[in-house]
Amino acid sequence: QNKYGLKVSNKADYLRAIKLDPKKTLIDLEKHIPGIVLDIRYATTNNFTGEQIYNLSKAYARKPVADALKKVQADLETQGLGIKIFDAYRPYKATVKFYEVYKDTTYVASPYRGSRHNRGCAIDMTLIYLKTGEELKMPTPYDSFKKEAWPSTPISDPEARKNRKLIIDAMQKHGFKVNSSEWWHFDFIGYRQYEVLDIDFEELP
Ligand SMILES: C[C@@H](N)C(=O)N[C@H](C)C(=O)O
Ligand SMILES: [Zn+2]
Repeated sequence: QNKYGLKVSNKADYLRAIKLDPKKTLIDLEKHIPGIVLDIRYATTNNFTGEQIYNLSKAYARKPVADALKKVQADLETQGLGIKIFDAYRPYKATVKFYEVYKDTTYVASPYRGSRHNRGCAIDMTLIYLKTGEELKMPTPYDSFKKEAWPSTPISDPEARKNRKLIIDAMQKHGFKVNSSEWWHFDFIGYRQYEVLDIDFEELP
């Protein structure tokens, strides 16, 4: 257990776990879902911390999560739409950093429990038009920690309201649940079976 009283798996623990249960493998989403677009904000300074948190711009998720997201992408493609990922698997140390910078657990996971991102089971994302790569209009920008970002907040703009419903419905169909404070954050149902990990992207294939 770490200083927050949480059991966090390192790379050796992870390798043992995936040998016993290969579905726990973290999958590179760019390789698994051709055409998916990455804008990994925490690999840049364009994020709420103002600091670059990751050394690499990568998106990983556990195998069943990656498979489900692939189905979402296939559905969206029929409507001329695609997925842009802002963040996926997140090493636990990043969650600790986020909490130190912004201590409101409405918007940032508590290090006492860890984030579903740390389990490789959460995706931060938006939708894009395949033709132009442009983002669909949503109620707020990414990581806008305000009530307008809550999926339950009434939105007067009909386009943003429609697009918010579109992303939530598309994800829900394949086993994801939207976070109650963030329209862009989706948890994979069944995340509890997956351990909290603290493995840097550099250590993953
Ligand atoms: C920090 C934000 N992008 C996010 O992912 N928040 C949730 C609650 C989390 O930290 O798990
Ligand atoms: Zn998130």
